[in-house]
Amino acid sequence: MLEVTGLTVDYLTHAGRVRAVDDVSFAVQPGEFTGIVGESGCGKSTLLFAVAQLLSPPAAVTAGSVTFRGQNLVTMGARQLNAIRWQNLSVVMQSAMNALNPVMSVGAQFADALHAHGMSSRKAVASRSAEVLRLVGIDAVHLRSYPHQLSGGMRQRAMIAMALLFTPDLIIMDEPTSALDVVAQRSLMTQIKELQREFGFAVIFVTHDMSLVSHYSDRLLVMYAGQVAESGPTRRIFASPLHPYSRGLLDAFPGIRGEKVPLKGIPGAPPDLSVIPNGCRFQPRCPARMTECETTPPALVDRDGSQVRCLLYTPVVPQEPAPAKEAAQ
Ligand SMILES: Nc1ncnc2c1ncn2[C@@H]1O[C@H](COP(=O)(O)OP(=O)(O)OP(=O)(O)O)[C@@H](O)[C@H]1O
Repeated sequence: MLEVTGLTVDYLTHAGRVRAVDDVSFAVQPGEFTGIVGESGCGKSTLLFAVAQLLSPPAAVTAGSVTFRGQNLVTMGARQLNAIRWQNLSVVMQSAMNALNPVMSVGAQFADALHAHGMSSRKAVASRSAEVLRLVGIDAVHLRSYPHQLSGGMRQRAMIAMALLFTPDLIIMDEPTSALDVVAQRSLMTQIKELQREFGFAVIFVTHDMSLVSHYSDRLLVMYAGQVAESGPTRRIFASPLHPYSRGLLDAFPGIRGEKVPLKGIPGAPPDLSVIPNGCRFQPRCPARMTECETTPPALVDRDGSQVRCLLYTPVVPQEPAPAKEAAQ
């Protein structure tokens, strides 16, 4: 349903070009839940905005394509994009407080979206608005509420309800639970999963917390410094992560279930993307670093249906023997 190929996004700043998303490719099947994980600054939000075509200057897609149901969104005009947004593809932002209009009631915002896509009957608008709000467990009386009158969890649910207005094929979510406490986080995740089962939409879910997506996502994309470090089925990555960065992320977050284990952080911080290290981008922090990691940037290689960018898995190219020096005459 969605195929992202070689997607590259640059921020064009006074200090130069910052490549926040570098040659990223992945596909999402209908009804699939894909998690995108990585530390802050790895390019997750930029990637989502590029997929939804919501980037604004100084960010720009400089290469690649985003094919959604056979059409390339990167080259699509604004009118066509507006027709697809909400109806076929909707986005839930990190903070509903910022995404919702603070001076409009929830119902008025739902009505705006429904009107924009051709629903003109007041009765139909009111009934659909109440229906989606109830789907996320909020009483329809709150259509009259303003965003500040709702709790953080309710606002996020209202955003999800709005994303469901047209029952789209794909919902893109950028850390929708990050402002919530762990109990509210878990209940929202369970609700998203139940709605997904009921309506069959696909989800792309960005988070820095790997344990959050462990029980909900089918596939994972682990990002580091703007690139895909590893991608594959979530179960496999949790059971046997290939990339030392994926292993580091798993050890850095407590599991929702299972025994208590001491948490280990990943030493250091992701690189400033305007000054990328030589060789492997993760090597300054990597516990498995080899000498060649300092000079050779690893390619993304296929491995048993997964992909990994690490020299541990890159086939060694046999070196041509150096020509024997001719004996000095
Ligand atoms: N407005 C900007 N101007 C220049 N560079 C930017 C700008 N916004 C982001 N970047 C660059 O893009 C990189 C990726 O940012 P992005 O917000 O996509 O990361 P993220 O993984 O989503 O982080 P977070 O989890 O904190 O939202 C940043 O590290 C920074 O180098």
